[in-house]
Amino acid sequence: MATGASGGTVPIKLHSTHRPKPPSPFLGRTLNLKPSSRTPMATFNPKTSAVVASSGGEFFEAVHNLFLGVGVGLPCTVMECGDIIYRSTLPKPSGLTLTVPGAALALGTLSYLWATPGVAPGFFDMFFLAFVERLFRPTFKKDDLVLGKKLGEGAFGVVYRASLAKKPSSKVPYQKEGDLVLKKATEYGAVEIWMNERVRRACANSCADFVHGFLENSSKKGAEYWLIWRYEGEATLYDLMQSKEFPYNVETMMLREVQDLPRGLERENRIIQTIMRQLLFALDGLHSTGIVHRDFKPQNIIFSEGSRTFKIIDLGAAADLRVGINYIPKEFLLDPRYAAPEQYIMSTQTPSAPSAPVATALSPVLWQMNLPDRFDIYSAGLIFLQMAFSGLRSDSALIQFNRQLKRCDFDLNAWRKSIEPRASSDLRKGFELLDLDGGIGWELLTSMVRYKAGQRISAKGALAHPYFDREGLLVLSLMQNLRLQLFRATQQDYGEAAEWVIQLMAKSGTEKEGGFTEAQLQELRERQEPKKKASPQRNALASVLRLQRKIMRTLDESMDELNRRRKSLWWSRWIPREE
Ligand SMILES: Nc1ncnc2c1ncn2[C@@H]1O[C@H](COP(=O)(O)OP(=O)(O)OP(=O)(O)O)[C@@H](O)[C@H]1O
Repeated sequence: MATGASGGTVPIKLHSTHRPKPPSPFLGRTLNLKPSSRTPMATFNPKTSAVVASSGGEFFEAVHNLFLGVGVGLPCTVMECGDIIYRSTLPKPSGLTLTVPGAALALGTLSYLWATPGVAPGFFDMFFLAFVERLFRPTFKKDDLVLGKKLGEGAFGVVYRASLAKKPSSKVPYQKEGDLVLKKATEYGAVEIWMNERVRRACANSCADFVHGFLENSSKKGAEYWLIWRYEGEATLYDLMQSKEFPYNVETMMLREVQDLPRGLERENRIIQTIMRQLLFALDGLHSTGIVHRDFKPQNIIFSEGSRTFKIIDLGAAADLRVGINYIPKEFLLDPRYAAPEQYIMSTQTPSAPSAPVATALSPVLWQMNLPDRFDIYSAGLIFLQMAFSGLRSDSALIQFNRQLKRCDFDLNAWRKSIEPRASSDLRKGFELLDLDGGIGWELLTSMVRYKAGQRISAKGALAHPYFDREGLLVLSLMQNLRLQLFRATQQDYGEAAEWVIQLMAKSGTEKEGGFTEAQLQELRERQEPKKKASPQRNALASVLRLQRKIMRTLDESMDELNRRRKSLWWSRWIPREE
């Protein structure tokens, strides 16, 4: 280093770093490591200030070259590092440079990975949380359990109340008799174990408290899946709704005492509102983690006596859209009384998820394209309807209602128009209840029960609906009113909106004035509403498309068949087996 004119230190350049190193003696010729006796060891040349190789020097050079040849040595011996002093004069790299496109890309990737159903949290959950949870949770075997009363029997399993066989130990919870519920399930038990474990990690409060699940092989009937939950309580929402006391019986259970208040629509509305909020909260938990229940009905909603809230049970028909488990688009497992008109949670054109990594990577796109969660929202809407209209609580009445609604093209307003003039007192009472506070209850109901899944409100959206703001107020505040207007605007049918814009433009004048001519408007209308008249080309195109769709469907179905068995295997390694 030397001091420059300005007084600062200036690096001294000793020799060029760009000097090419001599080629390795290993490249192209054999190395003779023997030193020559005739050549002196080394001579010093003052002009070049370099050590000139002599015969001894040749030996060292040969050894040096050997190291170079095999790439062994200090970094700067074997690499073209240049001179340390010279390098110090080079501008230092400033590390990562943040550019606008780079930041946008990073942000986009992060939002994609975290968008519902959550690719990134999914990986963390599957490969870390699931593993850690297994280490710390108590596990049970067949012999640990004593079966009690049968609670239910479905197509896919039998449910019993159960207790622990051994004397209670301080380490194990669920010590009281009948503290547990056991389901002996068939093949769908594997799916149910998967879903319950996922739910326990992601949104434990949404569903009944799951304890453990395993594959039990010793049964004479063949392999059975055993699923254990904490016993939540004896009443489902269905049981409670069948009572004449509904919804007051729920109020008593929630508040643990009978309320000495005058009965009436206001009070009933407040209780139903509380139940709906709990149901939507539970659904939102499931949907946010990428699970669609697909069998959401009062029979599958249990009142938890411990937490005094409603919880979801029976995840046997649920689909985990994060990784595509139990998602077979064309499979039909659903209860027709509560199923949405589309009956499938995904478009039938969507092939079944190919493999876990691909399904995971595509899940946010598929979720946004199909909005599968809205399937459960439709069912939740029907439950809301049954709670409001006592006359629709029985199975036969619900089936009849479904027929009427289908005849009205699933338009609740049209159904109301057709039914209201000749409505029974039960039905009239239901309309009155939903019409309280400017009809916000009716508004929420109609935004849940709609034909098109995309037009139905999400669970989160419904929870933010002004219906849940009332807290007993008869008049909405200014802010609540504004939110209601905003909600109404976002819930508009966009077909109507387009028509409205066209009408507005028609009134705004001629082409010269910046408006549209009648001919242009007609063209716009036709674009909105495709021509129905058939032409030979149109017919030919339609036939080609039909054929293409048929081929795709056949291919899809065969692929589904092939994939089903293979797919059902990969994740079942997560299900514990009884040792
Ligand atoms: N955690 C729980 N706590 C209390 N009772 C429960 C619990 N889980 C299930 N039950 C009771 O067991 C019954 C059957 O449960 P579940 O619906 O899961 O079984 P299933 O075999 O799928 O029946 P189905 O096919 O009829 O729906 C429920 O109706 C409920 O009464």
